[in-house]
Amino acid sequence: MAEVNKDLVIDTLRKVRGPDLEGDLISRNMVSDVFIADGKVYFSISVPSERAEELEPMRQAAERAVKAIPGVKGALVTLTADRKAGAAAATKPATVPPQSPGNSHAGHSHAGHSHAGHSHGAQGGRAQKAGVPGVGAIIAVASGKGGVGKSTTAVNLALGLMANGLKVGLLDADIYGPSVPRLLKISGRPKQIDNRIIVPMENYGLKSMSIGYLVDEDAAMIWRGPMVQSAILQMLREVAWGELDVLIVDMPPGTGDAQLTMAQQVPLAGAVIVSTPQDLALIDARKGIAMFKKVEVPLLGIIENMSYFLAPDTGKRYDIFGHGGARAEAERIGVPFLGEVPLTMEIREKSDAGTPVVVADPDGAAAEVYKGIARQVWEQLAGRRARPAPSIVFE
Ligand SMILES: Nc1ncnc2c1ncn2[C@@H]1O[C@H](COP(=O)(O)OP(=O)(O)OP(=O)(O)O)[C@@H](O)[C@H]1O
Repeated sequence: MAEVNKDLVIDTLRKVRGPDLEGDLISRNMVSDVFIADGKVYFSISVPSERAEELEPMRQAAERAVKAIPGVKGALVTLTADRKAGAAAATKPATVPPQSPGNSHAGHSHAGHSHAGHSHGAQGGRAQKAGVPGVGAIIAVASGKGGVGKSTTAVNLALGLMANGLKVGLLDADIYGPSVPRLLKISGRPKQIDNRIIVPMENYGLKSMSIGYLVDEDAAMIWRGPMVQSAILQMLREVAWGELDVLIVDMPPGTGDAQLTMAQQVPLAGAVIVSTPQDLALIDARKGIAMFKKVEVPLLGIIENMSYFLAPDTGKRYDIFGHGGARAEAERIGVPFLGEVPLTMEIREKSDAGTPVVVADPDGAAAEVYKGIARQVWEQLAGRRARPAPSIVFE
């Protein structure tokens, strides 16, 4: 089969119309450098940020056109904000005011009171937010929109915390598109105790719970608001988690009612927001941040995913996706920046094979990145606790 090359991709993109059907993506100079690795094509298209939603079909058209090139195994096309055109949007005040260092949320968060004694239930916390017996801190991993790599990040973060010596569990709260069974290569049904309490599934030493363990993936399930909530709360409370330092919750993508209710009903010690570097994703990330602020969940920080592209052959770094946006935005709005994860074939392929990179190649560069982020998360959490964190020695 013919080798895919950049020229072929560029020629194809000459056939994709630009906004307002004027010219094409190439003549209008909207396409970033094009990268090809293992037959997969990566590039971004810059658009005025205020037109992002409207131009989504153009992004899809470009992705489709490139995928149709013989020999192309996949394409990842993202929209990135054209800074000049998007200047008006970019200067809008942040939705979220800077977080003051003396933020006292930790005082009434679950983590603030429960770890040391492994308190059972809600004593000392807010009455309506019953905790999970034995679980020290519950941390939500969220994103303002789908497809930013939230689940991949949540799984590797959980394993990264484990690699740092903590007892960790993972709850897949994405009822509509559970990806944890696949990411952890777990199949089969969990056992139940007394027909009620579910024993979490375990792989790589990580206990996990997902709706995917309970229903068939292809079962056409139509979930409605109240069902989603009760399913999540059941997976949280009616599961024999045992003693855990941290339970990571892979939240559903977006900031709708389901997410809000979840944030209101579960005693979250903190939230981590996953964003891609594009300004557009950051606008979505800000919605996520605003949501947690609204329900007084402390923000542990932002992780920038697919931050830069690491060429598999040379190991050279390319900042094709407007890298650095998340760090700058985090600094601007006073939210800690937890780290950046590169876009690599290794992360994708290991995830897709159900062997997350932190366990597949524990001493590799990608695993180190996740372990470092895990330390940052733990430190942020410790910093917000009323009591000192248990003494975990990081390396
Ligand atoms: N750093 C990365 N490098 C390469 N591929 C990545 C990286 N992070 C995630 N991916 C890939 O991107 C795709 C989307 O990731 P994932 O399913 O984790 O996203 P998500 O935000 O949870 O998606 P959704 O919101 O749709 O559930 C997957 O194929 C995953 O392997």
